[in-house]
Amino acid sequence: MSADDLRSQSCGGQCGKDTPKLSKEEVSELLPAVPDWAANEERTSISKAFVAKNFKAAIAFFTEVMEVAEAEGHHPDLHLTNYRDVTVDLSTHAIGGLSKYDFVVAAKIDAVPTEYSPKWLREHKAKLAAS
Ligand SMILES: C[C@H](O)[C@H](O)[C@H]1CNC2=NC(N)=NC(=O)C2=N1
Repeated sequence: MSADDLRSQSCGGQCGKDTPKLSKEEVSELLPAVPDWAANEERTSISKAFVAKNFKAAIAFFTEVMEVAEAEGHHPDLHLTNYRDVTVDLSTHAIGGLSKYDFVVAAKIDAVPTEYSPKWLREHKAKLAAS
């Protein structure tokens, strides 16, 4: 499954208690499709953390994620600390674990413009290392 395969799918706000829960093995198979996302030990959620360029970029990112989440009817937990440290957590609340739709939404969040992406973080770290 590629990120584009995931992005071609949609939850359509249909997540409920009948939504299939992914096994640990299925989670491990899907993770490579969403680079920079990591599963917790129990494989009940996936998270991605990065440093936004500044506070405004972090809030702008949240607004973009809001649009994705509303379109999908599937909502992540969003954390903003230290003015630009962003963490996004995804799980399917209805089943207390991960479903395919968490990966669909993660792939769609990854398509949000790059100023807010880990690419910026990597460049930022490289600059700090070089200085
Ligand atoms: C009816 C509605 O679509 C559901 O309550 C949705 C809303 N957003 C949701 N978001 C997440 N992450 N998990 C859910 O189970 C969920 N359920």
